[in-house]
Amino acid sequence: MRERLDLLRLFRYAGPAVTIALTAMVLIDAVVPAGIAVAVQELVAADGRSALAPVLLMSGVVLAGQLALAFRFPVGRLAADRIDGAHRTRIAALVMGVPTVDVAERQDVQDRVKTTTAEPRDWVDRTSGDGAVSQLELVGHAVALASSSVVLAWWSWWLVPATVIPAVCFRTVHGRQWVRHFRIWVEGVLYHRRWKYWGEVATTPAAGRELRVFGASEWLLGHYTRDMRTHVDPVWEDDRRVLRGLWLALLLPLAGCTVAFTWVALGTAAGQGTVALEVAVVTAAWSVFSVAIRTDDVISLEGARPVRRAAAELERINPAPIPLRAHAGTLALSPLGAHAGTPAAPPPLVRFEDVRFSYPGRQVLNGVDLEIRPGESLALVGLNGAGKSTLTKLLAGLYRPDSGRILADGTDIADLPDWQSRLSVVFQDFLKYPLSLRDNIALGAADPDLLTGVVRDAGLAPVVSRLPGGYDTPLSRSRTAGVDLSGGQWQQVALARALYATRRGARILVLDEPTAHLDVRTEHDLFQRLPDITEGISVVLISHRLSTVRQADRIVLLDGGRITESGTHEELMAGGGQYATMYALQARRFSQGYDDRLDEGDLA
Ligand SMILES: Nc1ncnc2c1ncn2[C@@H]1O[C@H](COP(=O)(O)OP(=O)(O)OP(=O)(O)O)[C@@H](O)[C@H]1O
Repeated sequence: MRERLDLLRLFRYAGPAVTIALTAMVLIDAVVPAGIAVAVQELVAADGRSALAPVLLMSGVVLAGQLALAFRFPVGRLAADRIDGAHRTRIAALVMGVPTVDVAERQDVQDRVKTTTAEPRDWVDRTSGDGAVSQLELVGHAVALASSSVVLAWWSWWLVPATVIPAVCFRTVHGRQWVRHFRIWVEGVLYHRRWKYWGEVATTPAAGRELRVFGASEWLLGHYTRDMRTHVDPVWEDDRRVLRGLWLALLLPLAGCTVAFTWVALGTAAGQGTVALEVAVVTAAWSVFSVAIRTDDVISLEGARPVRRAAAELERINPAPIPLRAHAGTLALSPLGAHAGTPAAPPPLVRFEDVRFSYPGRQVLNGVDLEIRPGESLALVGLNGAGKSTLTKLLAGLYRPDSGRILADGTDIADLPDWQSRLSVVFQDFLKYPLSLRDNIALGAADPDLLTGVVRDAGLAPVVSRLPGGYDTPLSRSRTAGVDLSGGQWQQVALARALYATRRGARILVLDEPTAHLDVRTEHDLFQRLPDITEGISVVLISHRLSTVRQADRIVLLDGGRITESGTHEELMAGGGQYATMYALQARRFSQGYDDRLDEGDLA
């Protein structure tokens, strides 16, 4: 019952007008059979006198029924689409609303997101919207039974149980047959997907070349038929069982109707009621029968069940999703969305205190103590896999430490709800949105002055001047008039995006290998400009190219999960530790024309 109410509650996303219109159509459709019974009775009772009123009544009922039928599908589709749109937005808000990424990375969470937001692929798949509309139709069926029962009761109250109980029993039995059939189909869905796959391979030209050259057609057809039979044999067997069972089950409502019709016919002959009433009762009994055999909603409700269950489980992962408000019958972000600018404040003093962190089965940070001082540029260096990116993800609040604390001006960043808006990051694997350049940088409403400034600072101005649509050019070949950028140009876009966030209030800028795709000249120019374009904010720079980090105010080396060296370039070189060894080795390799990145083996 809770699941059914949950489905009806989804109509809050369909908007009041659509919900009222659909409910009205479902109810009109439900009472039409009873209306026809009454109109037929009036017509027969007119018996040669003026039949204008009964004819008008009959016409009205039939017309209303036909109109409801004609509009029910498109309005039902509109309601289902709105509910699905809002449902998917809510799921995105639930997952996005978790400040750390470890939850979204979980396989079970990903599986549930897929289940609950997928488009239907097979006849067994339904969406939340389909389920909600079917549940409303089920309510309509109950109203149809109730209104026809009223007409039956005009003859005698016991006609109601005599016809309705067998009809409801039939519906229950037949509905269960469908659910069983549905489950048998779903159990074999893996084989269904496989034989679909083999079918596609058999008919695509590219695969066809290989299949012919390797003489593998029979091998493929063997797989195709074996997987198909594995799936469909039990389904077909159950089809036969459903058909056999259907005949037996149909006996129930047929028996009910036969008893009722005979009783009414005998009663009328004996003068218990009029012929007009007899016709009305027979019509109402027919309506009960026709409601009983409509079991398509059972499949819709069964198909929507996994979708709703996955959604309910996702609701539990995040009690505080991004706030959404109802908008034009669906959901939208609350005003300004998640990336509203924050007033500029001085950069905080950040302290890592004995921070430890592991991924499942792998300890990465093992007691990190580190300070990021307000306004300083701090370079974080270390070998591949040392944990540099992980450290910055902890700084960004994307993971929480297993133990230890990260403090900003003395407060644990876990207790600062706006912490992420105070940070800006160029991730190593930054995203390339298939959107306009403007959207790629501003990720929302763009301030033109800020945009021009960060494009200049990121060295992107020459690229923009060559783009056919300027800032509005879509950065994807798959979009109309879209272009793609080189790896280096994309990296400049990512840098511009991060700089844009700093101009809107972020006070710590994390640059994780921000120049890995840039040519040496562009990289050199960028690092020359870096102190100016990041003035007044703290910068954490990760780079394997040690020549680029030597200008940093301070350099720290991460090794074995701890900070093992800290100081200026000159201090670390004078100390003769691992940094000095790495620097010397890189300088030598660079002078010999090699790639100057170092792997663990280079220091062995
Ligand atoms: N999401 C993850 N799940 C499991 N292990 C991970 C994950 N991300 C990183 N790791 C592992 O954690 C270790 C540290 O990775 P991290 O990316 O922080 O190192 P890094 O110092 O930034 O390396 P690089 O210099 O190559 O970018 C690596 O062994 C990596 O394989």
